[in-house]
Amino acid sequence: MDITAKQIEQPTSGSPPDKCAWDHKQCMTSEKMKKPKLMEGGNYIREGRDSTKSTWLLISPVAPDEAGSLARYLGIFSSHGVNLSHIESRSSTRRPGYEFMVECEHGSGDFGAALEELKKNVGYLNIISRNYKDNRSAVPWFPRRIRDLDRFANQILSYGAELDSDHPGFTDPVYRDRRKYFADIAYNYKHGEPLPYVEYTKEEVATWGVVFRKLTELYPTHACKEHNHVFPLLIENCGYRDDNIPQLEDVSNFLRDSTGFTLRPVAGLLSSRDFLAGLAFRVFHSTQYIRHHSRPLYTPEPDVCHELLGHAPLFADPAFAQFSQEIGLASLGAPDDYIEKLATCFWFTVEFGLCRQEGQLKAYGAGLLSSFGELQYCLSDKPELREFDPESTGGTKYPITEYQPVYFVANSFEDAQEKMIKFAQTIPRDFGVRYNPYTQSIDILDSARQIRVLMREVHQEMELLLNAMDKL
Ligand SMILES: C[C@H](O)[C@H](O)[C@H]1CNc2nc(N)[nH]c(=O)c2N1
Ligand SMILES: N[C@@H](Cc1ccccc1)C(=O)O
Ligand SMILES: [Fe+2]
Repeated sequence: MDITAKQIEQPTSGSPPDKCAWDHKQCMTSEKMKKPKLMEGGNYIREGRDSTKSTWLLISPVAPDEAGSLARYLGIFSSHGVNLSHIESRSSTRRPGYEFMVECEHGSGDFGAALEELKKNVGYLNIISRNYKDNRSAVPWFPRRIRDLDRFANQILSYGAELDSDHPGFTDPVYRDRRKYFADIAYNYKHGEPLPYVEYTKEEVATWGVVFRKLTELYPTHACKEHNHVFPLLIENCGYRDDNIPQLEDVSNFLRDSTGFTLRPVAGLLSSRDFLAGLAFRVFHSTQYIRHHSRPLYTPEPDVCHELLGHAPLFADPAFAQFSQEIGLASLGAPDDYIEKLATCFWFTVEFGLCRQEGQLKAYGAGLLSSFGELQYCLSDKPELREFDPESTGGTKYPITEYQPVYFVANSFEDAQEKMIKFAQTIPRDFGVRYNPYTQSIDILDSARQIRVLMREVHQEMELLLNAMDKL
């Protein structure tokens, strides 16, 4: 009998809204939280507060044909006063028979006792919960299905409907109102819906126009070749023009056709853990509001210019899309210190990376490709340049609301990707994960049966390749 008990839990579960729900190392005072400036290790955003207040249990019975096993498990929860908010049965991929997923309401009844009793009665148990900080055998919570992203898309820190006091739009009531409108769109969005179409105001389009014209002047000389390759396609297909802010829906559809990436609206900065988890599903969380018109050439938070001009082009590149998804998959269930390193590496590559191409320095980081000011600055002689290396890069501190004092240079785009993927493979986790595009869900691989099925699939793909090869 193989009983696996892993705990994947949300850190913030059950804590009252005003109580600091960070673990100690990351704990910021409310004062610091208002001004997330220089952060350690890159985790400048708190994890979702009430994204999943509950704990998920994956359960298989001991014997495949055991009748009434679900009813028996439910009896155990009820006898210990544990409330269940969701019950699901599926055919198991691990063993013949069924598998159940139940979601327990946090703080109800004697969960520990229910668990102990359950363990004695099951063939397989995986506890997906957020209490991993109190439990050393615990695995941090992660979304298993694409619609689980609905649970944390709105868990944003610091900015959002509320703006920071040193934000350029802080004292502008019209801008604040508008931000509230965009935050509401993101809060109400559910997976599968079309991305809401937005009528941008004249002033917003004008801001976009300034950003667009300035940046497109620099791209030919400053941007990496992958960005320059995709950009004309966005002009042709998605309405990228100086007098039009492209709609997320159009860009999302274009990306879906190119690499399977899609966009989801988000009200502001997500926690690193949540943001990275989205990438595992090839989902990119995108803001939809635009920066304040008073500072078009640099803004302290991501906005639609950053997402659409900086990020979107590269997500249309198949190799980059794959790379991004790998980072996302590596992050699922990873311990906090690894999430920090991964997020910091992400920061110095995807967000602010420089690379060498044909002997010249080019920008490929989205935060550079969306800021005229920083795009010029990063290739000037002012900043310090270091060689990109995940181990050392991953431990470097950085400011998020001003130009970067240090950039990391990758020998090539591919080199950065390879190094990152190697680093990602060092992250400890006692199961494999794989994204299943048919079910749009993460398979937790921890049984011989699943591996056998996968091997058969790979085998079939080989046949297909050989067959195609014969026809060449
Ligand atoms: C993973 C890493 O922390 C990264 O900088 C993330 C953080 N959260 C984010 N959240 C949003 N909405 N957009 C982003 O680009 C990012 N970047
Ligand atoms: N500074 C970027 C936006 C950004 C902020 C924070 C993180 C990443 C990007 C810009 O002006 O476009
Ligand atoms: Fe970004």
